[in-house]
Amino acid sequence: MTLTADIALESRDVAVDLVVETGETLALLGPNGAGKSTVLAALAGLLHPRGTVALDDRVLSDTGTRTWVAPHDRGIALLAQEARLFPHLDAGDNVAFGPRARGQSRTEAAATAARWLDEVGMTAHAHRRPHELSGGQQQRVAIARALATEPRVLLVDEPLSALDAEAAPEIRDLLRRVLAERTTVLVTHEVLDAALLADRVAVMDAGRVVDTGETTRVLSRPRSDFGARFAGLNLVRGVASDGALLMADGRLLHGLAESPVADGQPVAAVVAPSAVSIHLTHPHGSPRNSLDAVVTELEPHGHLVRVRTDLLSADVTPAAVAELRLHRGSAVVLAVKATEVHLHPSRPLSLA
Ligand SMILES: Nc1ncnc2c1ncn2[C@@H]1O[C@H](COP(=O)(O)OP(=O)(O)OP(=O)(O)O)[C@@H](O)[C@H]1O
Repeated sequence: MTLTADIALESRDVAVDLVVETGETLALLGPNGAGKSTVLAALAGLLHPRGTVALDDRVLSDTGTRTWVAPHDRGIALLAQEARLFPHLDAGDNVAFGPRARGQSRTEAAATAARWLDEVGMTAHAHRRPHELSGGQQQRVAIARALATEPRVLLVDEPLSALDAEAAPEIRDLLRRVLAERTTVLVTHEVLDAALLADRVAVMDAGRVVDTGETTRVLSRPRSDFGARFAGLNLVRGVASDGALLMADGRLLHGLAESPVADGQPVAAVVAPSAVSIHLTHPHGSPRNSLDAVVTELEPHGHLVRVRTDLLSADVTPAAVAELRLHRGSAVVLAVKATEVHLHPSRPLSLA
């Protein structure tokens, strides 16, 4: 299902034009008040925007033709920050609720719920009520509940923000699996969520999309001020190989895996530019990654210079830039400790 929206809400000064292709995850990033949640609410039919929203050729809302499909008939599920489970129902009945409401028999709905609880690793807790579950467990049930209705589009609003630091990586990993083939719009403040979960990113600021494109491009070469402040991270994609990341061109980046990744699985490495140093020759006898690269851009970054290369960006002092005589096209060696390289399971490369 391809989701298209060309909508405006004058009262909130929000106007966007978005396309989310079938099976793709689009992350909406931006500061507080940028309009991200407003866009989700408009897509879900909780607000009445001017303009059109359509799923393939099915028009969900169009102020021109006065078309309006009610939220529950849109085939769109909204997963909120808080799990918002029905407090009086156990996990299984929470998940079975949607399928029941869509006409499945009690037995069918129970089977659907069991399948989804298994998918999110909650089978053992099927008979617990929400207050007997941790925040992360509640969020798992909420994911199962949203997916059990077989939505054509999933809208996800800051899914990890209410979770503690320990639960967040597990839920991020679960989301990565369940979003893999789904048409999804994901609202997040977290660069890591965008890096690991989204195929494309739209950066919003003051109610408008100010940059949009493939995730790696937006995060590594942001075209908006907010994107530049927000990103500030290097993102490298590849596949796992013996605990390292193997890039398409054969270069290896050693790092620390946040969770075990099997060889051949897609991984993304996240590296802060402050952790990368620049040399003219390969340093000897150091336990660092050292990688050949070519300087593509030099730009001021606070008191430092952000040196962009064809691989990673590095923040170095102006004195170092002068000493190394760096310029566009310089051949350099990037050094970064493996402990500064964080490897995460990621989206398949074909979607990257
Ligand atoms: N219920 C509301 N009624 C009227 N205006 C609202 C309402 N909620 C948000 N707004 C306004 O709409 C604009 C967009 O807000 P929105 O909540 O969509 O931003 P956001 O990007 O989701 O921010 P956050 O990251 O803080 O959730 C802001 O100017 C905000 O003040």
